[in-house]
Amino acid sequence: MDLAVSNPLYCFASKVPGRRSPKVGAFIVRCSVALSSDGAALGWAERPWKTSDARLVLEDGSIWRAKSFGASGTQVGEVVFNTSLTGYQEILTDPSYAGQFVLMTNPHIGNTGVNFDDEESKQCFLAGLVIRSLSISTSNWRCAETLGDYLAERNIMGIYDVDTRAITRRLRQDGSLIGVLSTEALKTDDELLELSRSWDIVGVDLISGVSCKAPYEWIDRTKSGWDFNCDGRDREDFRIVAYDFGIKHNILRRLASYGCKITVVPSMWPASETLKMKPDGVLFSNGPGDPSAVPYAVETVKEILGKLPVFGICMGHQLLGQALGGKTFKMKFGHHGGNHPVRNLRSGHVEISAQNHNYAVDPASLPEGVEVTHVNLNDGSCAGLAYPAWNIMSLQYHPEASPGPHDSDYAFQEFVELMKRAKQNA
Ligand SMILES: NC(=O)CC[C@H](N)C(=O)O
Repeated sequence: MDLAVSNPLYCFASKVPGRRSPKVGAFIVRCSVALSSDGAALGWAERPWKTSDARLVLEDGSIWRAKSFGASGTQVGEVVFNTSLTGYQEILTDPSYAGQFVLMTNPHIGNTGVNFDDEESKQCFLAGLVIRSLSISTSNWRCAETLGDYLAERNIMGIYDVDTRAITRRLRQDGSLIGVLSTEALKTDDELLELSRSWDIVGVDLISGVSCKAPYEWIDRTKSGWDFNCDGRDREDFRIVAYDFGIKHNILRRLASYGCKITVVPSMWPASETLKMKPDGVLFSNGPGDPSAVPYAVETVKEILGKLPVFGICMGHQLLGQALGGKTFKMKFGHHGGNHPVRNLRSGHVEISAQNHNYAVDPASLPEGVEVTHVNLNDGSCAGLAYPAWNIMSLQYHPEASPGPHDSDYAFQEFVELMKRAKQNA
């Protein structure tokens, strides 16, 4: 991928240093080289600016022309829209987006670049990024590189100059759609459409592809700016086993800041091994895909329930729901964004939360005694559960994120209290 082609201004700023006016000429030459493979074959005129070179083909037959950035090639995935105004780096590195194209409804993306602090995992697992307008310059004191360079290095496709409002309206009306993103001009629309219609995300185990391969210890805490609540700094009062179904790093950092010593284990780590480790509590993390496609994880949760205090986040919450005897279902277009209002039914408070899920627990399917503790105020869906008799709590959204900015952080304190009480009563 020639980044000079993906964004001419990056080219002027960094790729051809030291020459002013001849840069335009240099760019034209590079552009013609990059277009010569597919573009020339199609008889496209060569132009000294970026022209549409990518297509997003949706399974409903619609074709959206766009300009590419990041990697090139052909990629299939489920298209979901995210209503966060920023936080795109956390979104790119959230493993729960594996297999999905994230379309940002905020039209302007990339202006703060990417930095060293906001990574939520070691990799970008999502299928690609769809945006309206790619910022032509980056300006932020933490910025380490541009969004385009970052995606290209990680081989992730992105497109811009596409009507994200129209696509979002379609997704809201018809539900999530499978799409194929391609920069390969020689692939026909019909071929791409066929690919989108022959691929599915439902029923696929995606967590085993993003989970760690072996257990490891986690020690990092959040930086001092987050020291408003927790008094666990420099202490390790609780030992936790955290199941990595695609865990976001800030969950681990927040738990460490609340005084937890954490062992992260792979998704297939046997419950018997966890029980042998005698932790004070177990965390079931967020993770991508369909909770019904991972019955082994539900079994693990079942074996641990009632024996140790547990906290489930997002995928972890859905697995808990199933392990308690409830059902999960696929939502029409899910919840993805940093501006979802949630009501805590115990306190009556409303939290502004970060969310990323396509599945939900059906509260009507849950056995008696299981309490719905939180409700998403946009659609009334279940956003949190508790089963106090067994020291169980769970949230469908992300208390470690900071969109409110810290409205939901108290959940970690509650988990610590749960472990403290269980320890005292043991
Ligand atoms: N963030 C998550 O854990 C996502 C949960 C689940 N994979 C869903 O899409 O509903």
